[in-house]
Amino acid sequence: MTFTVQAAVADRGFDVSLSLGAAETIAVMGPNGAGKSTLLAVIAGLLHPDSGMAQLDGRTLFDLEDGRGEWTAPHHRGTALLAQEPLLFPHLNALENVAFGPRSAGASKQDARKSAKHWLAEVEAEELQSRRPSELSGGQAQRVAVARALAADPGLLLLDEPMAALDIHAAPLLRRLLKRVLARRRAIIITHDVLDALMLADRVVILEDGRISEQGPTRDVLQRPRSRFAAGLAGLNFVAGSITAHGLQAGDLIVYGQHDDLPGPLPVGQPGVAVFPPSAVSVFLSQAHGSPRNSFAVTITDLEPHGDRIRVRAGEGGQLGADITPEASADLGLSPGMRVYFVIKAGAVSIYPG
Ligand SMILES: Nc1ncnc2c1ncn2[C@@H]1O[C@H](COP(=O)(O)OP(=O)(O)OP(=O)(O)O)[C@@H](O)[C@H]1O
Repeated sequence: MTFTVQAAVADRGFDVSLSLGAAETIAVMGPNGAGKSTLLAVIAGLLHPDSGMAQLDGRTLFDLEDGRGEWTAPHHRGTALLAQEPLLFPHLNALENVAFGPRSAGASKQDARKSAKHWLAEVEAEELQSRRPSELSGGQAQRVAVARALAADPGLLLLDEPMAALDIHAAPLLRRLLKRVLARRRAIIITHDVLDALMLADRVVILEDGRISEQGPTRDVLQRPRSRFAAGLAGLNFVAGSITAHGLQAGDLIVYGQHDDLPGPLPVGQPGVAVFPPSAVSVFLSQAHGSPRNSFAVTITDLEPHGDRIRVRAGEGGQLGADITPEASADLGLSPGMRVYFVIKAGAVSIYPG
């Protein structure tokens, strides 16, 4: 009982292969334009890829290999798509909206209503059954939309940022609800929120430029990110380069760090990454001496509040960050455009193959 997809869409630079176990939920994350919605559209049958193949529990969703042109219509795929907006039928009440799927699939009116009541109860929305969508809050409508998606008994649930359109009070409730309903289901959830990945998914898949750049259990990816995007999610500084005997070389930059939790020596000359938290970076106005430390000359791009600290951003695109106290920032007289030194103890830098 698996789901597999391999699909390429040339004009979007999209080429992804993915598979999911029987009750597995994955979170798909990535920058804007990375191809997350494209992935869901291909699986749901809303977009025809140029090549590839997908199967869900033995059913072929599409097979475009070797001149075959098999294509299953969206409503026969056994997938259900939950979008950012609930997209309920405005002229039907909540119960009728949820009953619509089972009814279209051939259930009797009575059975479809019974099923709809069950799924409304499952999302704690029984009392909303007679309301029309215009009489529901955003969070309530999204709960009804979840019930509607579940009532179709999909083999694969596709969720496209389901919390994105909700206010900050409604989102936690829906997140808790999804945690319960996704526990025994197969689902793909697109999200920009690392909390969703941690709470709802068994695995996170990072998409960048139409390709999977890394994937794994969410905790592992956050602890040892191998892509700049995942490092950003984990709030870590990230330098990519090649491994040397003592650290990592990235252009002119040499980063010294720790790799003692890895078995055996690091593969010298191979691609690697250096990762360190902004809280481990100190800022100096002149070159610091003392070993073993990293000292990088950088230009400040931005200063911004970050909790009770100031996040000093520097380097190209502001990709390096240092968290220092407001007092230290004031004492140093920091401002954008200034040339300073970011200093990091080698013990705070993790280096591993990338
Ligand atoms: N309807 C479309 N026609 C042509 N190209 C498109 C269309 N929709 C998206 N694209 C392109 O396909 C690529 C992937 O876009 P997609 O919407 O899948 O990304 P995304 O990861 O969902 O982004 P976001 O987080 O902004 O929603 C982008 O280069 C985008 O410009």
